[in-house]
Amino acid sequence: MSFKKPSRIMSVPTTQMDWLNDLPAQGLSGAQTLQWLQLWTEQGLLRHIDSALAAQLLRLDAQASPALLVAAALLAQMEGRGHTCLPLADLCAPPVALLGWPTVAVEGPQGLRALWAHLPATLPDWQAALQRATSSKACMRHSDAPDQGQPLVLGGSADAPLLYLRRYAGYEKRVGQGLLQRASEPLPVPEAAARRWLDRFFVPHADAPADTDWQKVACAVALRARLSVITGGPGTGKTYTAARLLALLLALHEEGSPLRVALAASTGKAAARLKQSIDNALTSLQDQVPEGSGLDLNTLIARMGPARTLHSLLGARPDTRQFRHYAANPLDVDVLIVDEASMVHLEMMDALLQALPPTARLVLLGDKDQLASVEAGAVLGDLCRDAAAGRYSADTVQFVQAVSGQTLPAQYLSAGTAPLLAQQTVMLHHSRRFKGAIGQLALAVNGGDAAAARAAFLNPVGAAPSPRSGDDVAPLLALQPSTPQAVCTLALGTSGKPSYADYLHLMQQVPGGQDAEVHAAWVRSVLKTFERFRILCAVHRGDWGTEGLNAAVQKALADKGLLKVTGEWFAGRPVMVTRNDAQLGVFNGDVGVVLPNAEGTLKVWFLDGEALRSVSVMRLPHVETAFVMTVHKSQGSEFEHTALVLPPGGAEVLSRELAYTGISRAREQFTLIEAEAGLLEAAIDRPSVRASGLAQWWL
Ligand SMILES: Nc1ncnc2c1ncn2[C@@H]1O[C@H](COP(=O)(O)OP(=O)(O)OP(=O)(O)O)[C@@H](O)[C@H]1O
Repeated sequence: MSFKKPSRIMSVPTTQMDWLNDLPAQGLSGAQTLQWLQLWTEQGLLRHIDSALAAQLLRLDAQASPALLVAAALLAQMEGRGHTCLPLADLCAPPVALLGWPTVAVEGPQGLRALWAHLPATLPDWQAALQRATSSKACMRHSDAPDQGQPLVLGGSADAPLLYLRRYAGYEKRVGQGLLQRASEPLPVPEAAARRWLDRFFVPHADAPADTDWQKVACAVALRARLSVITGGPGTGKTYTAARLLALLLALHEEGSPLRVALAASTGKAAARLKQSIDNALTSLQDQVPEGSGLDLNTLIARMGPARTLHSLLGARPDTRQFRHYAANPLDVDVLIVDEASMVHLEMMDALLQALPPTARLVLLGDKDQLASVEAGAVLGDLCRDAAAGRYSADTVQFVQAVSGQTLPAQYLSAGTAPLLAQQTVMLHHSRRFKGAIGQLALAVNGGDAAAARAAFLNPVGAAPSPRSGDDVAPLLALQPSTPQAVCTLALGTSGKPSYADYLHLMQQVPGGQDAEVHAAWVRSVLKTFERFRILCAVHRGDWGTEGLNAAVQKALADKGLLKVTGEWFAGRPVMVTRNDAQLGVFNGDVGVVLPNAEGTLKVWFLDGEALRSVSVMRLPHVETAFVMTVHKSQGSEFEHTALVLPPGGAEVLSRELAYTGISRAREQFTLIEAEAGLLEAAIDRPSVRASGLAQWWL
């Protein structure tokens, strides 16, 4: 969850709020409440759309209560921070922690506590205050009442009431019902045949953990319903498992029409990685297919086509939230695999479920502990609430045993009720790629153990020699307290670690002549070298944000003679696309590098796996420089060396998920740059929880 720092705290002349000293016995009026909210907006504590929602309610109902207006403004504010609803229980006391406002805005005469003195103090009082609004029907309705266009919806349960913006109440209801339906309708499974194929596809070997083979379990449970979720940290084999699941589905597919499979992910980079991993896994799996079985995985690979971004798969159109594919024009698929599902927000999941034919299987892959998307909702997190605990029913245990031969350990069985979605969710526990010091650090951060995380920097396990230089290069390095200059030094290259100097040196070696293949090979190697290193940060603005750091790094590289900065477009400028353009085939988050084509004209080049494409710089108005990018935008990518920058005073933008996601982007080396001592600990101490009522659909 990202917290926006108030842009400014103005001291407001007390005369503007004179009526505060002079309140009648019955307390605040709606108009006075609105004035208070608008004051906070002027102070930069609320957004204009937050207080505008309260103003709209007051126009719809002149009797709207202060409680309703305040709840509405805070709900709008929380939606901007990634929450899909506002639990009324959070309003029983001034929501200081929730808002993260400075003390002056909380304690002052016009502050949060002063306003709260006029608001209900208990949950029943809040419920009663909002019930009155549902009776007048102008501003709010109950979630089970007909939608007459009211801006607010009161949902949740009697014990845990939740307030929604109308749009999010709609998304959540459709997504909750859609997922539940897909997970709960049982599909027939030819158990003996499935078991035979699974035994072929998962051959026990030395590297395998001795206990339950969760990958095999994941394939088994995915067979029995049209929804399955496979979660796990980096390198736990989510894609490896998904490839085997596809092979299994193909093996069990009845004769007739071919199995239609689509692959998608939230970003272009993640989509390209998914396709490459699935192709590689299926190609090597073909060796395990017995001769004469008729199972042809190579044809499956050929027919699958490229993996797409979700926007591209659904058919994004400019200037509208509507996609080309929806219920009346569904996708042409039998199986859809979505990778990096932690980045799928609620609105996108709604669009996806609308566009997916009811008969199709949906397989979600992702790391539940990574940052959720900037947009509201954390669907994978909601789906995976029980993933670590398992909470499997006796039926699931029996089914898994019959189909995969695996025994689910007792600690993963449900003692009481077994939530439906938990039966279709499997967490992979054993990472094959993410071991050593970086794995140890990520595990400590994810587990909330700040002392162990700091200790990982001091005594990193498995310090490995640099693959390039052969020198000992510490896999972990922490620089604190640090400066933006240290970020520039890192970009220029230090002690054998990958840096931006590498691709810029390569860039100088432009091949002579106009041989297209030679030129393409050069572009590929420059792009691949650029992809070995990345600097990630938490915010956009300021010296420690993408804006300040990109400018500083660019200047440092230019001062060293590695870049010739000539206007906006110059060779070597890395750019990130900030707006989807389906016609050009570029999507928000795609990263490319500006390089000349064989004729010397500057183009932006993108690499998807081995596939190279170029776009004229003139056709890409919506890009930003990408030496430094936010952790959010880096999801779905990995770099040999990743540097994570934590900004000063950044407590409200830092979170455990941000640190974990940043660290888990690093393959071999990770550098932490803290503007102040203790920022890593501050981040670890702030696990982010997104308010959502989605899980209530399947509990
Ligand atoms: N059961 C297994 N036996 C052998 N190798 C495996 C097994 N599971 C995974 N691997 C290997 O481990 C590596 C990581 O697997 P994979 O890429 O599927 O993980 P992932 O969870 O999808 O990773 P990411 O977090 O990057 O998406 C791959 O090289 C894969 O081939």
